[in-house]
Amino acid sequence: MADLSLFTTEQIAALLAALPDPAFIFTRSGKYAALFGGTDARYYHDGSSLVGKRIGDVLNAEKAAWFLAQIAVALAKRGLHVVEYRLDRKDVKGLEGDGPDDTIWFEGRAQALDYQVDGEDAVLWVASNITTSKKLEALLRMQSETDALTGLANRRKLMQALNDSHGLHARYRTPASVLIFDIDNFKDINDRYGHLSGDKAIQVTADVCRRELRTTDFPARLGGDEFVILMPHTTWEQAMPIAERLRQRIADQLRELGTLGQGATISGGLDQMLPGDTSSEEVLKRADDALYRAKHGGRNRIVHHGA
Ligand SMILES: Nc1nc2c(ncn2[C@@H]2O[C@H](COP(=O)(O)OP(=O)(O)OP(=O)(O)O)[C@@H](O)[C@H]2O)c(=O)[nH]1
Repeated sequence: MADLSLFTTEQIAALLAALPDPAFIFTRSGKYAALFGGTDARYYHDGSSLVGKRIGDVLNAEKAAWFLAQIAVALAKRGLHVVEYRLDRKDVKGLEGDGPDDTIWFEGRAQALDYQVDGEDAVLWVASNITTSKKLEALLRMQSETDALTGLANRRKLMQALNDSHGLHARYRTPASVLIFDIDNFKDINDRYGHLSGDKAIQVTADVCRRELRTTDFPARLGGDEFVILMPHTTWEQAMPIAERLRQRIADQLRELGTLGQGATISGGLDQMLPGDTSSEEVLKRADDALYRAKHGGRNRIVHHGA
């Protein structure tokens, strides 16, 4: 604890005013009782006009209610309550209209005060702008879940989605089907037409998946020329015509590409999650077994595991 006798009252006021992050005093009922600091103009607008207003005057009902709830939590804890939140244009009254997407992320550190302000319980709320690190975090997350060549989900993201689907299936018996497919004789395509043509074939295949599937379906590139489509809320009987359509459209597009001679086809294996499955790996394994049979049955076909 600082020796306050070293400072005059004016100096203490100047110190508070110099704090780079804004420090609000919020009362329990949501009044901006005071504001100290916020001098770092890279991150903060001048908030002095807020003092005396209520949170509900400044923010829309939903966000204001959230703030009031957090203030109540900090007061109940009688200590520090740390939260992350975002403020969008739509959250701020008077800014609801069109405009640049200037979402700002904050870390709020709310500390209950052990005395009343303006006749009410109150908290000190230090708001730190964490937008840069939030954006970086989102970018890194996106990159760690995305296949660079196709922009589809990668194996890691697929496994998460499969696990989520398996959880829903295990609990509610929600059906889900899995198609695994790869491009037939892809090694020959690479050898004959070059690796870049091979890459293009993979990209075109991914484009067809994006175009042809429902938004709730989940296409992913497992690696190499192998793709997996997770179809939530879909039995294998419902998934089969979708898989067949995909097989035909991909073959059409790879032929139209014109750089692969006669073009190329795909083979796929299909199955749905079953009540006895203890993990999402099991349906993937069954679909992979069916793919193996599709290859050995002559390629350019979709095989259901139970067939
Ligand atoms: N162009 C390109 N080729 C890749 C990529 N990843 C893997 N490959 C190649 O894709 C080929 C995959 O071949 P396989 O799946 O083993 O077999 P296939 O020739 O497709 O034969 P079948 O699957 O039995 O029809 C290998 O030659 C890999 O080197 C990639 O990102 N781009």
